[in-house]
Amino acid sequence: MEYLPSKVALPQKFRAECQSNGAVGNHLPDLRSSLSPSSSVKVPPTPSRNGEVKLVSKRGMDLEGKPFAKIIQGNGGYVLEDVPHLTDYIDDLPKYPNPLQDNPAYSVVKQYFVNIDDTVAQKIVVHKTSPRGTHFRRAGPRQKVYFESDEVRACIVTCGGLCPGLNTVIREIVCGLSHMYGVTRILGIEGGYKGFYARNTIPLTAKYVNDIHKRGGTVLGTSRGGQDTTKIVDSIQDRRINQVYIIGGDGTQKGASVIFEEIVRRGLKVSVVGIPKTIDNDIAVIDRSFGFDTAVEEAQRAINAAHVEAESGENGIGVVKLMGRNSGFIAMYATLASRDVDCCLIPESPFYLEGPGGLFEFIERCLKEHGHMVIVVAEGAGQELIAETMRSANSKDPSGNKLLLDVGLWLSQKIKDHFAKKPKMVINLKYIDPTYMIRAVPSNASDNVYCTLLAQSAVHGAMAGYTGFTVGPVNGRHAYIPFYRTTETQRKVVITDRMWARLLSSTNQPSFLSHEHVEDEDEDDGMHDNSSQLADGASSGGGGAAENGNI
Ligand SMILES: Nc1ncnc2c1ncn2[C@@H]1O[C@H](COP(=O)(O)OP(=O)(O)OP(=O)(O)O)[C@@H](O)[C@H]1O
Ligand SMILES: O=P(O)(O)OC[C@H]1O[C@](O)(CO)[C@@H](O)[C@@H]1O
Ligand SMILES: [Mg+2]
Repeated sequence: MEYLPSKVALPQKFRAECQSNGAVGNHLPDLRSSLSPSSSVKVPPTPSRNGEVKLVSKRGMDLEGKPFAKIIQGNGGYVLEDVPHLTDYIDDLPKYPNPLQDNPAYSVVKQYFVNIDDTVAQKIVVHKTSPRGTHFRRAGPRQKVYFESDEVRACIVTCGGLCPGLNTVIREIVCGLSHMYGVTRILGIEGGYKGFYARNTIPLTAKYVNDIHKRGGTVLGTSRGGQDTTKIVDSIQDRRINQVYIIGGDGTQKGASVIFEEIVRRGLKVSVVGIPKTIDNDIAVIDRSFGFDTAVEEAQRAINAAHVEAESGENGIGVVKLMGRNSGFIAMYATLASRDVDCCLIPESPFYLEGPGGLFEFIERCLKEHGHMVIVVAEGAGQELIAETMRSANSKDPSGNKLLLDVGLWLSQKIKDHFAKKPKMVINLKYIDPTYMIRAVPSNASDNVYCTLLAQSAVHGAMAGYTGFTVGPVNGRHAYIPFYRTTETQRKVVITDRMWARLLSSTNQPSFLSHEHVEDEDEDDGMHDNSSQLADGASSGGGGAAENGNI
């Protein structure tokens, strides 16, 4: 570990923070002195006193580690994983009173401004001996802002696949900036990341965005691939943009993180804010992503149709394929919501077709008992099985995501082939593929409210000078989360958690895990006994109660 050089000045913000707590000396690095790709500094922890918060580690542009990790420890095992601030790398930035304090709509609200010390706990299920654990900075308006209204030049970009609510987020960023902060210069970047250097921009006003939340898709357009960081930051610099709102999934947040790093490297006063978007709900730490609720609701229509078809034919089988590349949340929640689904197959839970405990045996049992059945399959499920029987092209999309083999068609054919060998059991299989339909719809009421909170939290954070963060709810409270926390892992359904167990008991489907399997797993990972594995999110190592999307 490399310790702090003793003579480097502590950046202003931490100087103030630490001096007020009396916790550490003023010997932390000026970040601009540590912007070389490999530099990394750490402050050796000093013993904590009651109630004291201290900065224990801080890295500059350590590209191999966590860029800009700002870890602050308090007593009782309290850890704040803080987000970067413009003042971390720019000295003497002026700050201004938040214009909201003169706005009659807000000034009457008691405690409208967030206390500077408010943080949100990542884990809320605790024992009396548990350490207080990881916290994130609470989102919301601050008393002081680091931008004057007429100084702000904001831009918004949407990247990756579609998701219900994209237009609502765009609308609410524009309305939040203009109505709350009096910002008039907001640009829409067309067509995703490459739009920064390859496309025109759209001037966005509250009037322009007024009705867009009623439409699916994104008025800005979106794309995959084409992330040239140097060109993007050149374009940001040329256009004198100083707030960048980036709406997208895990890939997009990784892109946002490198844009942020490049901006710091150039010493620009530009806040970079990520707004997590993913229909798959695969972004770590946050409770759930916007549009997920809508997608689950929309999926019900396909499942209902499959059920009606299955019920009406002799030995009817309805197969519905839903989105979920690596994470089966949509399939899991759509199944739990519907009650008409007899079997749900997701990428996280390998299954097999033949033999005792296999899918075919279960289908036969269902048909004998009920005369029909519905199977929901997430698009990423069973990919290894398909690859065994089909030649895998191993192709990727322009962002580098692996293109999936069509599990819906494959599974339907396999079931048909199986029953073709059993002339006494004639089946009637209907395959429904609503994949794009569930993400192309406008967001529902609850997602619209959620999108509004996200957008407003993003705007407040940027105005307050925070940067390099993703905004999102953690245990129901909106928080600012450092980029590295949302990009280092992908959230997945944990099949040893309670939520999957709830699904298994709701559908009564086989777990496809043999007893030896579970025992083997236990042997492999002696850390977990059964009780801890069955706790919500306990074995996920990520987002506490919300890790399985338990919302
Ligand atoms: N590791 C990365 N570093 C920089 N940019 C990236 C990275 N991964 C993806 N991107 C860029 O982010 C954009 C969106 O990525 P991607 O297509 O993977 O979608 P996403 O944001 O993950 O959304 P979703 O998967 O939910 O549709 C693309 O322009 C892609 O080039
Ligand atoms: O939009 P594309 O490139 O067809 O990608 C589809 C993928 O995007 C997602 O909807 C994620 O956004 C996945 O569920 C799906 O596999
Ligand atoms: Mg993605």
